[in-house]
Amino acid sequence: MKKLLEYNFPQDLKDMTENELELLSYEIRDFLISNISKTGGHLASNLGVVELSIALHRVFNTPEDKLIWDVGHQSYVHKILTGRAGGFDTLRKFGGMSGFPKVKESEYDTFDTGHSSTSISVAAGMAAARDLAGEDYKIAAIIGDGALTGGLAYEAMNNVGVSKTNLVVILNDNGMSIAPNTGGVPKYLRKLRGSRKYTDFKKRIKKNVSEIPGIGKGVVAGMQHMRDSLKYAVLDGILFEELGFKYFGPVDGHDMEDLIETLSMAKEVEGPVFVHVITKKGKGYKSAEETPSKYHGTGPFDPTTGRQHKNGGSAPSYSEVFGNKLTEMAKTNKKIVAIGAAMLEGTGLKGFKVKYPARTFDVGIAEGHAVTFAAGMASGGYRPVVAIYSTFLQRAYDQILEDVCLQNLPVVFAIDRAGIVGADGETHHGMFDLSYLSHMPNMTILAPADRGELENMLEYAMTLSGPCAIRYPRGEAADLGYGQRPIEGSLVLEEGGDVEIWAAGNMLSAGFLVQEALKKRNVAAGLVNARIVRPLDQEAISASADRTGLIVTLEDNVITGGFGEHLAAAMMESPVKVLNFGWPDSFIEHGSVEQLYEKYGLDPESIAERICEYLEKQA
Ligand SMILES: Cc1ncc(C[n+]2csc(CCOP(=O)(O)OP(=O)(O)O)c2C)c(N)n1
Ligand SMILES: CC(=O)[C@@H](O)[C@H](O)COP(=O)(O)O
Ligand SMILES: [Mg+2]
Repeated sequence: MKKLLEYNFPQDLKDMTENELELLSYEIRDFLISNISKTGGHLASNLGVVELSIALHRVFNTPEDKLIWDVGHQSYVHKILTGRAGGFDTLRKFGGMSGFPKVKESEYDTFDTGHSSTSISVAAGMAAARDLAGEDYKIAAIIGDGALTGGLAYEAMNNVGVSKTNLVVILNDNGMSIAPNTGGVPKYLRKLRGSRKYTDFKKRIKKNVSEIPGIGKGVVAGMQHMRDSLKYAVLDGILFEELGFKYFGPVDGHDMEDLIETLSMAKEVEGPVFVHVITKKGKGYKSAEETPSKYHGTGPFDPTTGRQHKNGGSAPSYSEVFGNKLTEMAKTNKKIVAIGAAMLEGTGLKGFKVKYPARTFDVGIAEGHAVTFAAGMASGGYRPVVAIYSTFLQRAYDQILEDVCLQNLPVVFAIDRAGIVGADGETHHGMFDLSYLSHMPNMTILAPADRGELENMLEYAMTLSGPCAIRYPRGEAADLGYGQRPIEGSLVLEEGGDVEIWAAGNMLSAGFLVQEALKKRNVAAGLVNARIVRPLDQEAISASADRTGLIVTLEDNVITGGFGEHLAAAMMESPVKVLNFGWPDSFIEHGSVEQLYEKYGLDPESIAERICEYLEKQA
């Protein structure tokens, strides 16, 4: 058997026997475990789609035929099968291979993904483009059962189901989102999974046609006819059929023969097809099979024991600080409820759910719904706290504006992963929230500089009668000792003579270092913890301007529309100069947070340098 790097994928898949494909699946699993144990990455989802990815590349003629991976965290096997096995030692590293599909990385990656539930819409659009151009290549969207809890998928099916377009939707149903899937659709899928009758029936047909070599169109048509005439005897009113798709399944996603046969059939059917594939998340690696959530996204681990290496020190993460504080507050404030969108663990709400299951609402991958649901609960007299990653909250822009802010409802937004997140890269950096929230009337925006401040801000948010967003970064919470003070405007830590640095949230830690570096260069630099990003603390900003004539802003957000730009606009009529430091107006690639700060000149030394250059020019 050849080594993975020696194959000419995907072409070599076409001639391999089923036995060889089977062996290949073992080799791929070994490769994934060995590599991801070193680099970290999305292990469990990829282990689950090994056979499915092989079968897809065997049956479809990529890159002419198009595969669209929903979310894209499960595209590692696809990467291996499209000539990128050699890139795995750089997976998710600065300058290395992305953990998601990237058009610029390979002609086999047809669309950049990272946010959930987009694949059917993308596939529908591609199919419309293909049809209009009079072409006839195949298009398949591969969507997980978690991603299928997202509303966009239904908007797409509603649209596609009535069309006659040729399009294959493949549901990779492993019963899991990051955590076990919740809601009515997953419950319905469980019911379909439970019905083995169809599969058994299909096995019988297969036996009858087993003498016929290959899967010719006539056979497909015959099988389709049998499928059509018997489907309702198997299950009444299959949702996807009612929406206008031809439903095939459930199919065992680890049975190569079954998969290849079903996909070959589905590919030839006229009109939209829905193939329901059952897989096991973490398949083939005991630890990941037993605890798939733990290996959904993992850091480096010991492949023999499965033990994950400890990442960082012993300080709690911001998510943990948030979750613990909210749980504590909920004890006395019975109106507090927690709302999450399939990310209870990531946002630190797991403990809250254990303590207050009836007051915890996990709505699935449905950020827009989560926000309007919160608006409804606030209208009903509750104090909803919606915890969502900054990048995913982008989905709910209109709901925040129209359903929450317009009515000035007291919804608290706990915005996790705000700022640069590192290895997940451009689809996941939370660098836009200050910009998309700052222009919303009635919204208060808070940015804690450390763990104590996050706790105080949560208390403070509950005293407000309108919406409030608290944004904090991924990872360990700093402990700067600023949590002891009540939240009343900004906090001047030291007045400056030449310049005052206004730092928002986590950038305060960098602010200290910039201040120190400036002082070493004989620049009298002051430092202010901005704390409340919106509304701006006008009085304190004016005082700062009067003292120095130069204000420097630091934020872990894109400069455009962010804290600094708003501050500069507010001081437009004053002679003060304002220098803004934040992310440039572009998408930021993946890499460690430190590497990215350095590359974009946001490390303390570079910032100090640029301030000195500016002061020299003014002198
Ligand atoms: C809009 C959006 N919200 C949340 C996420 C975070 N997220 C990434 S993968 C995932 C679970 C997806 O489950 P599923 O589609 O079933 O794939 P599986 O991991 O089970 O293979 C979630 C919630 C996301 N990527 N996009
Ligand atoms: C694929 C995806 O969107 C999530 O799995 C994400 O990678 C989680 O990120 P955290 O590790 O920051 O929770
Ligand atoms: Mg799933």
